[in-house]
Amino acid sequence: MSTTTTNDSGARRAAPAGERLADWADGRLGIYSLAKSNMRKIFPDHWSFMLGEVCLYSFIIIILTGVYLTLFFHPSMNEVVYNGSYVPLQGQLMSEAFNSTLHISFDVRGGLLIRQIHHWAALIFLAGMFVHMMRVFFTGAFRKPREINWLFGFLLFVLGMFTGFTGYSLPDDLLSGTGVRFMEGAILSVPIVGTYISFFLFGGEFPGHDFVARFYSIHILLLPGIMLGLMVGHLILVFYHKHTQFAGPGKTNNNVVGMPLLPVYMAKAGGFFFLVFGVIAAVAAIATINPIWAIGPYRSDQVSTGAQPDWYMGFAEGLIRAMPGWEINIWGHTLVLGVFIPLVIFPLVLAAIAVYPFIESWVTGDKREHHILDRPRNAPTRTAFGVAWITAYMVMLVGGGNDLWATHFHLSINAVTWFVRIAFFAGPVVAFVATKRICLGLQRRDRDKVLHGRESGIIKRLPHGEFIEVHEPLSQEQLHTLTAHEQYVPVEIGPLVDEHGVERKLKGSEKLRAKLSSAYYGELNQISKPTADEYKEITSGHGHH
Ligand code: HEM
Ligand code: HEM
Repeated sequence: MSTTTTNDSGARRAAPAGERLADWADGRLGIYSLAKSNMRKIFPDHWSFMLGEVCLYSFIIIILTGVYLTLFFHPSMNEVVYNGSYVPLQGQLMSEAFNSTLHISFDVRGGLLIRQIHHWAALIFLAGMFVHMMRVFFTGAFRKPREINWLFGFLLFVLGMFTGFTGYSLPDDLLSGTGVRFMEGAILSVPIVGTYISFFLFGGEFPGHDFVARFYSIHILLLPGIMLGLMVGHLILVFYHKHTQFAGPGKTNNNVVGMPLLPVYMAKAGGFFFLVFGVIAAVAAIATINPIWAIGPYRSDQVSTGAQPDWYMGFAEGLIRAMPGWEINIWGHTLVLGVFIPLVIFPLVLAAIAVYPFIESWVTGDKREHHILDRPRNAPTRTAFGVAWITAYMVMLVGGGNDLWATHFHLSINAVTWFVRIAFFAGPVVAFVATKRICLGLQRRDRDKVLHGRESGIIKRLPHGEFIEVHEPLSQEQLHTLTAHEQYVPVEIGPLVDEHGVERKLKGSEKLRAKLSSAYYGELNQISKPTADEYKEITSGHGHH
């Protein structure tokens, strides 16, 4: 025994330093078995799966640049006189927060670039999340078992919006101060508790002396901390559930076809990180964002024209701008409905997309696991709902910039506002109907392609004079992809009499479910896909169509 031990440790000593270090870590952390079970994990490939990575990398860039900014930013509202190197503002009174952001922009080495990277990365982070969320939505990747991960993701999106808002409020410039004022107005519109919340948040009358310091802790600690936790959970769940894949030959609900995490995806991911960083840095180096020196310090008696929030908050701004300025008086208290109603609609619109997975699984009665993604056209009602939601969101984004639309396109601001009011209700309905029709049309085209082949555009003249277009048959792979989707049967109302033959009282929810289910999968709501028999009959009979 003792000889073996000596030999073993002798051999170990001769091993390369890296291996010895890995052995040391394995003895304490069990990294070998961990790596063995995870590093060869298979990851399917599709360009849209990079969107989650864009979110991850832009978040890392935000943290790296954010930490640099904390070294120079002073989260204080104490008034100081500016005497930095930006001449037009010299001698002006401003808060330390604004002063230090000017200092970062003009006097700290690389400061302006880092500030711009931080801001651009935030914009791209939220855009990345939006598009990633849509990819997950339109392909049905949120279905069982991924509903919790959908909610984790949704929370990340909402928290990201508020982290961005608290971030761009920090410099205390005239634009961001106007945004904070907007938020104060929204809080004040809440009946009974609004005033208390506002006083609590701002430490008294707006703007007070506290909000920058408070927003600062929320911005750099509280929200990013929660987001980091959620993100780790999100990625662990992606790993645990394994990634979904698009239908294709050999791909089933029980396997994952793709490349291993190590070395293929690690190498790709590493490269992609630098690509994302490079693109954001290039944009930040070229395009000015938030030039606070041109906007000036915040003063509560001033507002600049053309004031716009960052894009992800534009939707909330639009809701307020489009709403008529209604006010009512109850028992001597004014209720500002013009602000309060948008404040209520804002979370409702967001919640509609958050709870959608649960509504869909209730309507379809489908409780099975899904690891194969849907092509959006094969789920017309879901796709139509998604497009309707995006339409409402985009209409309100236009509403948030009604002044800019009016000035840029020489329109009347009232006309733009009225357009937004009408389009908020009509737009989603039109989008829903049109999308559904387009999806069904595409399903019909798929059916046609399977049965009759692809139109080649080649016209042939037959010996007896007839002209025909040659249809090329599809490959087996294409045939598989176009026919792999499942077709559901709508959920029906159960028996109308109970086990004793007595007429049963139908529940409203049962009726609603049957109605919705037939709207999803009933006649005229999906095109029946070709059966193997139909295919054989058509393809065996004649050579052309
Ligand atoms: C900080 C933000 C986020 C990060 C870093 C992130 C990261 C990722 C990554 C890397 C993947 C795997 C690759 C891919 O499918 O793209 C993924 C998948 C997923 N994400 Fe996100 N995500 C974020 C936000 C969101 C949001 C806003 C949602 C939806 C509301 C969401 C829902 C999902 C779901 C359901 C999956 C599993 C998809 C599948 O397996 O096909 N994520 N996420
Ligand atoms: C999802 C996370 C985050 C988002 C979306 C975000 C977004 C922003 C935005 C849009 C600004 C305004 C930048 C400007 O034009 O001046 C800002 C400022 C700032 N952020 Fe962040 N940030 C995030 C996380 C962080 C973290 C983790 C830190 C620190 C560790 C940080 C530190 C700062 C500081 C110090 C400022 C003020 C300086 C300045 O305005 O230039 N941020 N943030």
